[in-house]
Amino acid sequence: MADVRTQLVVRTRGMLSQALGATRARLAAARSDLDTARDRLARTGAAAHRLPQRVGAERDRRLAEIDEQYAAQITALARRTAEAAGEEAPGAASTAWPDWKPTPTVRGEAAGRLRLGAVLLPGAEPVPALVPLLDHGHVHVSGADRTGCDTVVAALLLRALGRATPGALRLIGYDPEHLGGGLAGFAPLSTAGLLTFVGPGGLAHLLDDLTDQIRRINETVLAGEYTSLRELAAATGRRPEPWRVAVLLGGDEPSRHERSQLNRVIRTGAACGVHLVVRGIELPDEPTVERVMVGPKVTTFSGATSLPVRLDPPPPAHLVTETCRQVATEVAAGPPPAPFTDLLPPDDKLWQEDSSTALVAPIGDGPQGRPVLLTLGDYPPHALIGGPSGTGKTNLIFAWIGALAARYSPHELEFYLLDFKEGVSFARFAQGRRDPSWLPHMRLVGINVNTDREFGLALLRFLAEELRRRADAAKRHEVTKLSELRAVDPEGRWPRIVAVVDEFQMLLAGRDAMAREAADLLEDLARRGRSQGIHLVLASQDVRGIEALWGRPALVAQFTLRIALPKALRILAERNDAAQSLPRHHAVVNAESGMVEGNQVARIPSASDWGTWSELQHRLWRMRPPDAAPARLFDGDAIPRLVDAPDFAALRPLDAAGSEQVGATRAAGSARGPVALLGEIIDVQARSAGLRLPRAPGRNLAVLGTRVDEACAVLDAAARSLARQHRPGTARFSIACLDPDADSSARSLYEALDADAAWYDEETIAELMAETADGLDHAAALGQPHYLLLYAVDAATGRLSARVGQRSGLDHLRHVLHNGPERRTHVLAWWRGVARMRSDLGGPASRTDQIGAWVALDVQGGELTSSLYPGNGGPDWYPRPWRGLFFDRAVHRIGQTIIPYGPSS
Ligand SMILES: Nc1ncnc2c1ncn2[C@@H]1O[C@H](COP(=O)(O)OP(=O)(O)OP(=O)(O)O)[C@@H](O)[C@H]1O
Repeated sequence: MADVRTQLVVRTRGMLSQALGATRARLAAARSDLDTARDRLARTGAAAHRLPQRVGAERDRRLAEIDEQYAAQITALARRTAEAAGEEAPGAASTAWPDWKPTPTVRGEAAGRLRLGAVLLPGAEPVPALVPLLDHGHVHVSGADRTGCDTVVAALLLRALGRATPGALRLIGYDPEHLGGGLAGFAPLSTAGLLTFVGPGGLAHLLDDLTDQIRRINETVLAGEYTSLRELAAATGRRPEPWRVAVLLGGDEPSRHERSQLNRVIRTGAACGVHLVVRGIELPDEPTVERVMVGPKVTTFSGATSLPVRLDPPPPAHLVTETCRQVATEVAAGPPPAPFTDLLPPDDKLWQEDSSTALVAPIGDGPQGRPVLLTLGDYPPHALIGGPSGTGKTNLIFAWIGALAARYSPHELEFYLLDFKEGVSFARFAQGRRDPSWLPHMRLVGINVNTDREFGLALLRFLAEELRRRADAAKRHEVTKLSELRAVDPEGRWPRIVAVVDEFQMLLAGRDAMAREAADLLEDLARRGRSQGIHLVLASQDVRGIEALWGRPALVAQFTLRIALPKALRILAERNDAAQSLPRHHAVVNAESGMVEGNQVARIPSASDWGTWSELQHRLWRMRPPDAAPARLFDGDAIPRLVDAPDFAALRPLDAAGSEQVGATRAAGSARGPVALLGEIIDVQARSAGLRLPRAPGRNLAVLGTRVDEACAVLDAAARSLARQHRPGTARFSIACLDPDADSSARSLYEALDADAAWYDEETIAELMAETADGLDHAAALGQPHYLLLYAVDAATGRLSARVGQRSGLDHLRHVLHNGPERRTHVLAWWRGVARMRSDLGGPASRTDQIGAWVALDVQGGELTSSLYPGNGGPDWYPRPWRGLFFDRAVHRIGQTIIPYGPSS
């Protein structure tokens, strides 16, 4: 049992010992686990202790990174915004005041926004704070800080002014509380009408006016074609209407009417350039209203209320007044001229137009920037240009001629130009000494025509002849007008002719035969020229010119194209006063005989200054056809020279029978015999007046008057031209000079004629007369022509009265005058008065048949009566310097005005 027990105990003990061992092992393992766990705990604890520091550092790094990025982004954003602001508000719209100057918009450029200050962004450069005004909307300024508000208004207005070309911005001030004091700095603008003030109580009127302007601009300027002036300006490059900025500074609460007008302007004004800058009057919340709230420290804009704005300092007072003064001065000086090149076609289109049906060319641009065209054709056929002196008629003529000459070749168009007033500007169309170019279309230029109405008449006669030629050609081809003639005769040369006469009233001055003929010719040309391509352009600076025409309604009616320069009177129809309010360098063009409906206003480019014109002329001159000849230049102030006269150059020695076939035959009919050239005829061609000296009674010349130089010039030209028709030794020239003042001229002739000439004076003249008279009876006299050139012959009357034998010297003179011409002996004598001549011829009542021709200098027409001139009362002749009246009873019906040739050497 004990064994059992023992065994049991042993087993139990064993079991216990095993259990103990196991337990110990487990304990040890547990302890080891515990240590491991403790160890991990300790490590975990240590790690856990280190983690927050790392996370914090990481967070700080990330935050710093974000800050950096944010700052960089803000800086970049601010920079980009500033750049964009620079573009949005260029030049005067944003430049700081110390460097500020006006920078007006150019050709259709947008006015942009206007800077008032800077937006303050923490950590970044300030960004310009801009408000839109011109072409955008309206600005409402509020806040208790009156100085700040004044700064905003002044800055806005000055910047807006600086973005507008002078005159393109008008201010209307309504300042009932301070009576304009709020806009005092801008006062100089009022001198040019660019700033007007409306008194207290005038708000309704002001707003009514603005709404009227808006309606007018919508109806007539935008006319459904554009939605805003801004759009029109961008499309055309022109701004036909100024910006109108009404500055409303406080006042009573607006009435209902005022309120509704205000609302209308706010809604519709910006498209028409009508804007409001308002303080002290509430405005409705409209998208077009930008609000500027000026606070004591910061200012905010309605566009970005959360961003504070620091206002710029106010513009310096002197900058405001000086700018306004300058703008006013420029406006008073008038708009800048438009470039002449605007009127010209592109280079590859020069001379490309066809004039068959009409001549069409621009003369300037209209209010919308479109060209205003002038047409000359069947309708309208002729033009009247009017404007007081200095308003630009000459310039307009240059511009028109330039625009036409650039489009039509000389084959299509010819000009004839006559300027009755003094001045040489048209001379440049002809070849000059300084400038060899000429306008290839120009056929005739008459300058300084002044009192030489004969030249105007000659032009009209020439045109009448051309009209006849064209009408005949049309008849031959069985057509009626130029366009048809050109179609059936394509090879013919039928250019349209434009004849321009400046100060044309001079042509019609006086009530004499010349004025009557001029008016008749004008009327005929005006009536029939229309269909034959002959167009008249008449210009006049004063009403008298027009009134000269007014007496002839049929004539005036043909001039359906009217061009009125500023302040022109009576060019347009009676009730059409559009020219009275024209700005400088503008013209009313009206193709409806001046009726209001036909008015078109054009801005005329500057075309008359030498540089501008000569560039075009040189270009066209280089393009001229190879056979082009320069225009004939008639200068009323110039003295022609015999050696330059084509008729003189054409003279040749005569054959034995005394006939020759030279151009001068044209000048004096077809009679045979030598011709004495006396001077230049006032005519379209530079022809000479010639006196034929055939063997026929009366073929003598008397030069009458006291002017020594002119008398000498006539005798000199006569003798030199006669000498050219005789070979040396075949004609005699006896020169007797009895006036010491004529001596040098007579001697120079004597020397030029060399061996053919003999010299006589007071002592020897009686001898000359006696010898010549006696010689007439000898057969030898028949063979050789003998010309007696007697200078101041009346000075020898005393000597010649003395009898030598049967006869006195005067008897001999009369005998020579009577019988000489048939024996080739001609007297060309200068008497210093008609009475003196008559006395030498035999007394006051003596006949003058032996004086077949005369040149009157300073002798009144009334003295040239009885047998000297047909009819009663003598010719219409009023003496004038360096002009003579030539009458040859063998060929003339009326006297012919001549210009003596100047000294030959
Ligand atoms: N459209 C223009 N643009 C710029 N300048 C102009 C223009 N028209 C005229 N002028 C200038 O004005 C001045 C007077 O012009 P212009 O000689 O053409 O006048 P006018 O009417 O012919 O005068 P007058 O009859 O006294 O000769 C000139 O100096 C001319 O250059």
